Amino acid sequence: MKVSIIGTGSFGTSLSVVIDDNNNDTLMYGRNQEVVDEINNEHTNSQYLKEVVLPSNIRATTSLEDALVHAELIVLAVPVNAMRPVCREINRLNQTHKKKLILVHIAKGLELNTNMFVSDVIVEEIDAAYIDSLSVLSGPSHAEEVALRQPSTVVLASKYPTDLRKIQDVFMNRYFRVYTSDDIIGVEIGGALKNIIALSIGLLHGLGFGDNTKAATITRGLQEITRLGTKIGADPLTFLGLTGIGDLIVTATSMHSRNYRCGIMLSSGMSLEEAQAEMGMVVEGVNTTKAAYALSQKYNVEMPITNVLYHYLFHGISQEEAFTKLMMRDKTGETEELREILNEQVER
Ligand SMILES: NC(=O)c1ccc[n+]([C@@H]2O[C@H](COP(=O)([O-])OP(=O)(O)OC[C@H]3O[C@@H](n4cnc5c(N)ncnc54)[C@H](O)[C@@H]3O)[C@@H](O)[C@H]2O)c1
Ligand SMILES: O=P(O)(O)OC[C@H](O)CO
Repeated sequence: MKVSIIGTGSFGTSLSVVIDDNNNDTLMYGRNQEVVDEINNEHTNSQYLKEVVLPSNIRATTSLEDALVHAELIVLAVPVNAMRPVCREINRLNQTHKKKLILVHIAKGLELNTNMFVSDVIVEEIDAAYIDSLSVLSGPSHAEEVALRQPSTVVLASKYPTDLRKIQDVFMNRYFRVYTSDDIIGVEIGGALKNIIALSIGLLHGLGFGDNTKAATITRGLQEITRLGTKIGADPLTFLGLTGIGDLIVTATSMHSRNYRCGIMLSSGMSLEEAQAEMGMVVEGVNTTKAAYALSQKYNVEMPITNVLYHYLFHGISQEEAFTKLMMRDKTGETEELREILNEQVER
């Protein structure tokens, strides 16, 4: 297949290796001329993936129109905050070309201010008449390891009933196993909200807290992600899978994770702005904490960790207040709140 990857950052570049290994004709679009030239001439992308040599037939361009014209399938590999402007521009260019688009996005977060899922942002920006299919690819998959062909497993979930098998073949191979799902809400919520928990655990790690506290945060974090997701209409089983607990483990326990590392930087006294600037790559957990906090209020779902991180990051509550809020909140059964939400779903 002819595939265009929109975005020459960490994950877009790592997926170019997978897609090229599967004998697809791979073109990357990036807005930075130096990065594009480096991919074309040196077959590296040293700003985002050090030590990785890319297959020499992967090409890159700074022309979004060339990428659109080339594509039978488009992989949208930009951060959440860039998804709307990029899709708007694709849609504008497509008024001339009138292509029916097969779209796969890989962004993990919620849009700031609108609190929307990425797939909904895409649908708002690209004319429905031009969308043939729209899927999300998500799961435990650090770009650094995918690019080195380390065995990884992900999930491809589609918004519309579509021929997922055809898209699966573009990505799947002996080191990149792709499962399918029709629960796009669950897959997007899991991918977005695990960043909040990873950021929290980075903070805890940096502040010197131990394994008990981290295990509690992962487990109770999954519980609150599942509560919000189920309330919004996700299948609760999705959170037991790769895009739920799987991605939570990989992000909340790894120095590859920008969210985890951002938490560590904050614990050393850096401001949010300083930590994000130092990272030089996207830290989706910051905006997603704001958006998820707003959703928890809207849907009246208890999300204590998200709530505390939100107040810690944006309203300067102290560590002591944070722990009091978490440890001394109203007494409840371990799964009581989730059960109530599940019962509501059954009654509907
Ligand atoms: N890095 C990973 O391991 C990984 C894995 C799975 C999913 N993701 C998700 O993928 C998304 C992208 O992450 P990443 O790691 O590739 O980010 P990154 O920071 O490494 O790269 C982002 C890229 O997007 C480009 N970009 C930003 N705004 C743009 C715009 N308006 N137009 C064109 N290009 C633009 C940047 O120039 C850069 O090349 C995030 O939502 C992230 O959560 C990342
Ligand atoms: O580096 P992070 O924290 O954005 O996480 C990367 C991926 O989402 C892991 O699956």
